[in-house]
Amino acid sequence: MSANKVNVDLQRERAKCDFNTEELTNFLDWGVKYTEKRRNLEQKVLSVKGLLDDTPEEYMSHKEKYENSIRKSVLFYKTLHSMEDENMSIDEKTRINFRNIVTSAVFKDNSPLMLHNSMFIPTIMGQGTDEQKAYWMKRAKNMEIIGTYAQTELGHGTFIRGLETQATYDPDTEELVLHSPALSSYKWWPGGLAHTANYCVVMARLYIKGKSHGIHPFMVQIRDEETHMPLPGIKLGEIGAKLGFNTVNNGFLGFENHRIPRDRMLMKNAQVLKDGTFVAGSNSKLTYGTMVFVRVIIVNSMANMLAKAVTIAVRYSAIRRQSQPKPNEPEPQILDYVTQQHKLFIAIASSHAFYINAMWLWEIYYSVTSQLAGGNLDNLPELHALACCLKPLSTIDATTMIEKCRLACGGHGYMLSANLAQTYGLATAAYTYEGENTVLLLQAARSLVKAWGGHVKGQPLKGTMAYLAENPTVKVWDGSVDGIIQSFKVVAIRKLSSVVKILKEYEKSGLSPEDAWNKASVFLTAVSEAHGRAVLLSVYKSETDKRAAALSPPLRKVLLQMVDLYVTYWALEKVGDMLLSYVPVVGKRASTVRRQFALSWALRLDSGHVSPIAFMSAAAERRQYASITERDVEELQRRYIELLAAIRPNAVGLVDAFDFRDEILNSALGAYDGRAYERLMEEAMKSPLNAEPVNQTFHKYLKPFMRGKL
Ligand SMILES: CCCCCCCCCCCCCCCCCCCCCC(=O)SCCNC(=O)CCNC(=O)[C@H](O)C(C)(C)COP(=O)(O)OP(=O)(O)OC[C@H]1O[C@@H](n2cnc3c(N)ncnc32)[C@H](O)[C@@H]1OP(=O)(O)O
Ligand SMILES: Cc1cc2nc3c(=O)[nH]c(=O)nc-3n(C[C@H](O)[C@H](O)[C@H](O)COP(=O)(O)OP(=O)(O)OC[C@H]3O[C@@H](n4cnc5c(N)ncnc54)[C@H](O)[C@@H]3O)c2cc1C
Repeated sequence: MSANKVNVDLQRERAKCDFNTEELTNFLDWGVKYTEKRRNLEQKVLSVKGLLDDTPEEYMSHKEKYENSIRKSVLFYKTLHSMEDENMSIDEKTRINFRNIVTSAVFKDNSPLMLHNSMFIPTIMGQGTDEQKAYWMKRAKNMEIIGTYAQTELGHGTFIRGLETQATYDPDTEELVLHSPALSSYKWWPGGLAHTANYCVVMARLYIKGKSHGIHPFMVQIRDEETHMPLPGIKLGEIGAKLGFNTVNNGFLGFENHRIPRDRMLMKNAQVLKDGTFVAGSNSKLTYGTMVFVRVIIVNSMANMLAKAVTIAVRYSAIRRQSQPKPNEPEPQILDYVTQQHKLFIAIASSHAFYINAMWLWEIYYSVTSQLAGGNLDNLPELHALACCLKPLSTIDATTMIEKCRLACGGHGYMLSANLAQTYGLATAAYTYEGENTVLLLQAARSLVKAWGGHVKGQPLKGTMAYLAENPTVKVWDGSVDGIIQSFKVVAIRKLSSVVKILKEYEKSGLSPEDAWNKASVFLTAVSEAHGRAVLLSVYKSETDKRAAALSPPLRKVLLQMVDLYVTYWALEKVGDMLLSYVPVVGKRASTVRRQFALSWALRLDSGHVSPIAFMSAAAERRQYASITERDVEELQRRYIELLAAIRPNAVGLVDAFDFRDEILNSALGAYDGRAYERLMEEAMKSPLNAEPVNQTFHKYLKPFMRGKL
């Protein structure tokens, strides 16, 4: 893009950015090498002819959209396969994949093959025996077969143990008979199931000799490999139009006594022997492994979606001018309104927080799955609990903030050509899929309550739950970043101990444990949220500190400002909770601590971090209580506003550093050149209604109606 074609406001913004955006891109990509690899991949994919739509998808019919997305999927995956490097380690693959969203340039509403890669292949890997893996992986990776993950049914999504699809073992023929006993047992939702996949992993209840042995995965062929017709005993179809995911070809599936060979049960964890003997796995929850994997990668996916939305909204806010607060002066860029900065800068910080947490969580996932391979299940509960906190929090925050980005673009944000509505549609789907958020928070609460019970009995708490054993009664509010993170931990401890007390009270009053749990469930989800927030905040801070040491001082400063903004924002959002985190500390001690902190803040502020004004007042204070006060809140508010001001000159640089090509942003408002009005008009002209000056309905309906002849 030649500089003279770039909107002048954006040029100015880029000129005043005081850090090296390329260095930040490398930081987000986890190294220069990965930036290069990602860009090469994008370049290769995006130069394939026919991958990008000439006609916007929204003007196509439902059927055309599907057919177009299949056409593109074939081109897309062919290109990706041609680039695959078998020698690459999983670590390298992850780092590239975590920031590779070239898919979204090609599929605005996702691909019908997405489940093949994100769940079908991972399930074969995680649930198949070595022999099964050798056979099925080869076919799946070469795309000789296309698969999906069929778990959810019309009647049950959340409650996996309630799934009704039956897989009954017939020892005479050594076959499994798949059957859907009721409409509610029809599989409903799996991506690509309707017309795309010819195989799928079906999660079904295993029966042997009339006895149920729980839910297990079965590899089932659903369509003929030649004709693609559904096989006998299989009913297939599409579930219809949705808020988003309209090119994913989500389907339904019913079985009428459909037979498959015994070895189609994926038997890494549990087995059915030829004679019908059932061999249970070491932990029935290992069957849920693919879901844990996807919950982990969703955190990263939310970072990408949010980064995309905020890139669009910040660039647009830099070129959009509106209102005239000062007479005789030009209308300001809307990015100069502090309310606008409040809407947007937290989204930048949250993307950073999610990228960093996602990579951290992935490393835990990877280490736990390696332990599982060696038969060590010790850390599985903690991984499950973490995924059950971070998947919901990242999807809740991303969804809320993407919608804020849309609103921050005013009327134009409502246009599909802005690509904010579709991004919201994709993000909000993740609120529900892979475990509905409330349900997952309650799962995490179950682990937290259990851990607390163990702690009370003197058992040590491990890993990310270790802090729960800390004694919260000695903390003093100091307003520092570390202090606030500590407060979030204390809040989690307080909420957890309180809910355990409440549960006991409910049970004492005669409620069953289940009813007590339900009655306390609003507080239980709050406990998980508090724990999840403590994890998000502390991992973001500690990992940034760790990695920032190797960065240039200007970038380090910016990254720490973002951490500071994130922590301050959440302290203010949760200011009521902050009251929970501190206990009275009388007299001298409280004020001495305060003074020390005020001094350290003043020193820090001298380096230009934030305005010193906010903290000097604290030094002079004499108070009897160390709990957060009105004054502390005012200080936080001032600091927050100072941070917005400090970040403002770098705002465009910060979003440029996400390094999304225009094809990936796919937005009239967010393109690099900032020519939003020209692009809005170009997009408007693509409306089929603009192809003719007068639409036939004028003569057919309007005119007779207006002349009173209808
Ligand atoms: C090279 C690598 C590169 C990688 C990088 C690649 C990057 C690429 C990036 C690309 C971006 C793409 C983004 C993704 C797109 C994906 C699209 C997906 C589309 C959507 C697909 C779907 O949507 S697919 C269906 C998902 N459907 C659910 O998600 C059901 C939720 N429902 C449950 O999950 C269970 O129903 C629920 C509630 C737990 C209760 O299960 P339940 O009733 O059986 O169990 P209970 O509650 O009784 O709990 C009994 C005990 O089990 C423990 N436990 C429970 N679960 C456990 C577990 N998983 N692990 C361990 N332990 C577990 C628990 O902690 C208890 O432990 P304890 O007894 O000690 O307390
Ligand atoms: C876009 C999209 C793609 C999907 N793709 C797939 C796929 O490829 N394969 C597949 O198998 N599935 C897929 N699903 C299904 C998805 O996994 C389920 O919809 C999800 O797990 C939620 O289950 P549910 O629909 O049964 O919700 P429900 O459990 O019925 O939730 C309804 C409400 O009840 C509440 N609730 C339910 N149980 C409890 C409880 N125990 N305690 C408190 N509250 C409760 C929930 O919080 C929610 O508010 C997809 C879904 C979507 C939206």
